[in-house]
Amino acid sequence: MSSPTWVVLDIEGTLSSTHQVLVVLYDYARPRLGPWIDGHPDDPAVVEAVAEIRELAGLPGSAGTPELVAVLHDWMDRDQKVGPLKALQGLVWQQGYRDGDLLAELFPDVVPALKSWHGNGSRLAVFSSGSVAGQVAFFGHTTEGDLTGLFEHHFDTVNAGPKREEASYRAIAAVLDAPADEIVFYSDVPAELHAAAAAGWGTVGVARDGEPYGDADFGPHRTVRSL
Ligand SMILES: CSCCC(=O)C(=O)COP(=O)(O)O
Ligand SMILES: [Mg+2]
Repeated sequence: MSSPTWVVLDIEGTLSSTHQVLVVLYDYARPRLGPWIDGHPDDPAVVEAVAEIRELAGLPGSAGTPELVAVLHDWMDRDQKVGPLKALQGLVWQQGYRDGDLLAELFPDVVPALKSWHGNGSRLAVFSSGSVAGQVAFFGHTTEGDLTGLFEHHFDTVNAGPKREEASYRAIAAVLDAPADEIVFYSDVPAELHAAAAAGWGTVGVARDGEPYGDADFGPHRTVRSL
């Protein structure tokens, strides 16, 4: 089989462990979200996120930072990948990577695979629920160095759309300016692969030992246990 033109990759469960995201990164963000909101009242990204939290949670305009943070923590506890949460987490993580508090860990097979694909002429992009700012900071500060040069595009639920909707994959294909059958998506979540396949993309399920979807039913999707 010849290499696809584009390889598009999910992060959590595919390139990096669920523990790395839901424990390491979430625990880092949890106590810092409130101070971040209070410390950046004029940042348009924060203003927008706060307005969205109020709207989505039905909070009154009088609700202060503690109420906003309670909503954010509840979303995190239930792993709801909600836009304003991902935006604020991304800003906190960006600072954490910049300050040297955080260092991203990838599964051991990931960097060799990325470099091999890249070296063979495939073009790489990321599609994750994590915000683009968070993604770029993550790949810029890994235990194996700055990997940002490997990726030509980063997509999230803001610039592409929800990961379980076909329209998001059509939107990404339009930006990549590539026919659907020249794009392959790697993810640990079958519902995301179903949406990509509905858009005509090639799909690969990544069923890693010890990960939440390690024993999932990937149905028609080609499945691997590592990259
Ligand atoms: C710094 S990237 C963090 C990734 C993240 O926040 C996340 O929710 C991962 O979701 P994915 O869509 O990659 O499974
Ligand atoms: Mg995932």
